[in-house]
Amino acid sequence: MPMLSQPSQKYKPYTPIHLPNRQWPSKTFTKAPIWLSTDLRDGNQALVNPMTIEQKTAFFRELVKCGVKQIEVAYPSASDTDFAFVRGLVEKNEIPDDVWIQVLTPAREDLIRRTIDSVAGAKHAIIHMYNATSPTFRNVVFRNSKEQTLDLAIKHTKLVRQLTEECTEKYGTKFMYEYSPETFTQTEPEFALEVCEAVKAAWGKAGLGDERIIFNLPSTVEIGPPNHYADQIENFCNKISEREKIIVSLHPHNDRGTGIASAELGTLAGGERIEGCFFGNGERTGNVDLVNLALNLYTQGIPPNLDFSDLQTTIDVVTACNDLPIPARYPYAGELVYTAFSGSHQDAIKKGFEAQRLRHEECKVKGEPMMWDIPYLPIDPADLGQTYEALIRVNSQSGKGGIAYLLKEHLNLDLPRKMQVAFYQVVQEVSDREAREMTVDDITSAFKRTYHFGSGYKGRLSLRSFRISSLESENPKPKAGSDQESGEEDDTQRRFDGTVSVDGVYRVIRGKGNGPLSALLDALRTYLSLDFAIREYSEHTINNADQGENAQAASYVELVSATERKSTSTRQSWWGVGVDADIARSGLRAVLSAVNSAISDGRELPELKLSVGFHSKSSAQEDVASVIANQLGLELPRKYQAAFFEVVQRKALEGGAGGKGGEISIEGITQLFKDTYHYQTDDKPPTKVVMDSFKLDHIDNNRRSLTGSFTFFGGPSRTLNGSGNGPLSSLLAALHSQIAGTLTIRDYWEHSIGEGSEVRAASYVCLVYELEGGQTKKSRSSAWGVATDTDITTSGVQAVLNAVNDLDIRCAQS
Ligand SMILES: CC(=O)SCCNC(=O)CCNC(=O)[C@H](O)C(C)(C)COP(=O)(O)OP(=O)(O)OC[C@H]1O[C@@H](n2cnc3c(N)ncnc32)[C@H](O)[C@@H]1OP(=O)(O)O
Ligand SMILES: CC(C)C(=O)C(=O)O
Repeated sequence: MPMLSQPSQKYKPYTPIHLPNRQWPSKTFTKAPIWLSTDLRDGNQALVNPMTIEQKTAFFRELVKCGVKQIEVAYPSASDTDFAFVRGLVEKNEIPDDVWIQVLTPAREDLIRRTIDSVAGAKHAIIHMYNATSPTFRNVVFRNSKEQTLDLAIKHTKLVRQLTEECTEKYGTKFMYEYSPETFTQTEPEFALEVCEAVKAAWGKAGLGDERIIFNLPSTVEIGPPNHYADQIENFCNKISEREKIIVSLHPHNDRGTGIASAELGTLAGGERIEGCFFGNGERTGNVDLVNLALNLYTQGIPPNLDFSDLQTTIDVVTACNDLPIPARYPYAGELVYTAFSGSHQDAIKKGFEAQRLRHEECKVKGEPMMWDIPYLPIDPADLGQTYEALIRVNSQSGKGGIAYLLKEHLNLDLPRKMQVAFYQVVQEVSDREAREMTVDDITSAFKRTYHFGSGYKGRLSLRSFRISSLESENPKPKAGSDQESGEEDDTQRRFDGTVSVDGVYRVIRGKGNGPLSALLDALRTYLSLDFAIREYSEHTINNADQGENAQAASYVELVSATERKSTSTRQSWWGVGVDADIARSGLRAVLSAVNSAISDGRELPELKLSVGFHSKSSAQEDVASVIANQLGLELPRKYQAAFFEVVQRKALEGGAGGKGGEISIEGITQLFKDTYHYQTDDKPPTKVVMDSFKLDHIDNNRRSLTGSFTFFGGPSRTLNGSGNGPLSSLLAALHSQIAGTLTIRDYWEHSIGEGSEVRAASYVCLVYELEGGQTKKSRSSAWGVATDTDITTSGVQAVLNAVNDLDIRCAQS
């Protein structure tokens, strides 16, 4: 049958109440009502499978945990399960002293008797009796006149009084009495009042406080809008006698979907107590949801007297007991209610959090409350034990703001606006193409892939080691539009000396610029024909203190092709990101990250000519250093490179190291290095000073002491001790006890070789030896030493000893 064009031919509208001076519209909320959970009764009776005793027990405990003080636990005369459950609560002392259990009974003697039996021995119990009072129920269900309806209520109220008094006498149980004129909202208002007055008289002992009688005024079926319910409640409150001896209780159902509104307006109209269920279970469309009501109050700044700090556990318990899911859009508890997919919502939330953080910092200083004010989020999910994880989820409806928010949350990266736009296009392209949500994992992986960020996402170029040093100022102050944008502000020239891995081959490169970044760009231009300029640079610190880590710097760089740098119409640019505890390194990483994006087209880069190690006409210091880096993994400091280059040049001239015609092969260079610096030459150990073992002790925070077993020029082994502010100065102090003259460290450098459990330390030392020559002048010589070891102290100590063995040292007594 289709819907009617004239529904008035079938359905009656509600009859408005004449209440000309209604007060409730101008009232406001000031405090929480008394909450009565009827999950275990009205909720339970509506389930396909009513709860088992175990389920009811778990639910009861959860209600108690959340702070509910009045709990309708059963309709004990309905089933043995319900009766046994109530007895179990009483006998097993499950009911806290400040909690009242409530039980429902119809107005029937046998059922009232059984109901009261069920609670005998409880400390506090509310007997709740009901009978329907509306015309339809009188005429159709009970076939009763008004008088008979009154009689039914009066007679059984008197019985409840008699039986509860006997029970109190016998078991000490303290009772309250609740009466419900069922179908109150469909009952003539004057008749509902008449019944309640009669019940109050029959009860005969309504008093104050816990002696008050509860009149529960249900919208058994929600038949009108919430303002009508509020009118009915206010009318009842105005007219009932001895108002102070009554608790007016509301019991809204949700047939029109306005149960919450009915409860709230009914409260403004005089209701002091609300009966409902968690998440709105109950007959048909359910009872009013107490969680929703309580949290509505909470977001008005009113303590709800219920605690949902662990809302997820509450959801889990309730759904497991009811076997009913909570819809994804359900207020406060739905899976999606703290999630924004759409770009403008995400953008507003992100900005809201940023602004709130600053506002809260100010409030903290001023000692003012830190008020919540985030667009689209009426409540802080954290208050309910929820994380911010699901706040922003990304699909094709999302914008840059949401993606940036997720990167901030999950990678601690606060992308500059233009980079947000650039990365948004990457994400948008995938989510549009695949027509699906992009998870946090999808987004962070795409980010790492795009910007070659983090281990496992290396690009074609990666930074191994580097040194930034200052040069004398060659240029006047930088002009507007120069590398000032990149944070390289002063006019001191910087030099970059470093080793980068280029398509898996180590390259030693160097360059100069106004700062570290332009020096690196200069090196890339010189050695790899990569000619880029910085268009935008920004950085921020990442404070990881809460994760027990030191602060790090994040740098962002936008590169353009150097030839297009000044062009305002430059279209193509590449963004890069770098993070490191060292700000210079994070900037350098960002530059390489952007370069990696630029060369991801697979373009060829000038190769290192490894076919020949050294050619006197064409090889430079960096080529020889690159050979050592690739063959031995050693990234020599620049002065060491220069020293070894001289050795190589000399050997080439002499035709040594297997070289001929001014050329030395890669193998020849490698062997020459090993022989020159006693590196990995176990068959030719040094002979001047040998240390068999050593140990290092801490004297105090600043000083160390080294004790070792040494032999000098093949003599007997002797134990020496020296102290200094580190292992190397301690070693020198120990050596000074045996040798004439003074050893000082002029240069020290270290880096790691390999990764993970294979990692080793490489140390480089330039040692200076000064010797007074009696009549003659003071002599001064220097030597480099290198060593590697799994232990960084051992590699440093060994590097010093290797350098010592290259010097013409004299023993003190000779
Ligand atoms: C709005 C509400 O939620 S009210 C609570 C509803 N909850 C329940 O009904 C769950 C528990 N109920 C039950 O287990 C059963 O209905 C019982 C044990 C109470 C009664 O069972 P039965 O005796 O088999 O009766 P039945 O279930 O058919 O109930 C209807 C009878 O109760 C009468 N009745 C209905 N409500 C009431 C009441 N509040 N007071 C007295 N009698 C009532 C009806 O008029 C009808 O009487 P009739 O048999 O003389 O025509
Ligand atoms: C027993 C009463 C209060 C009831 O559940 C209702 O009217 O919905």
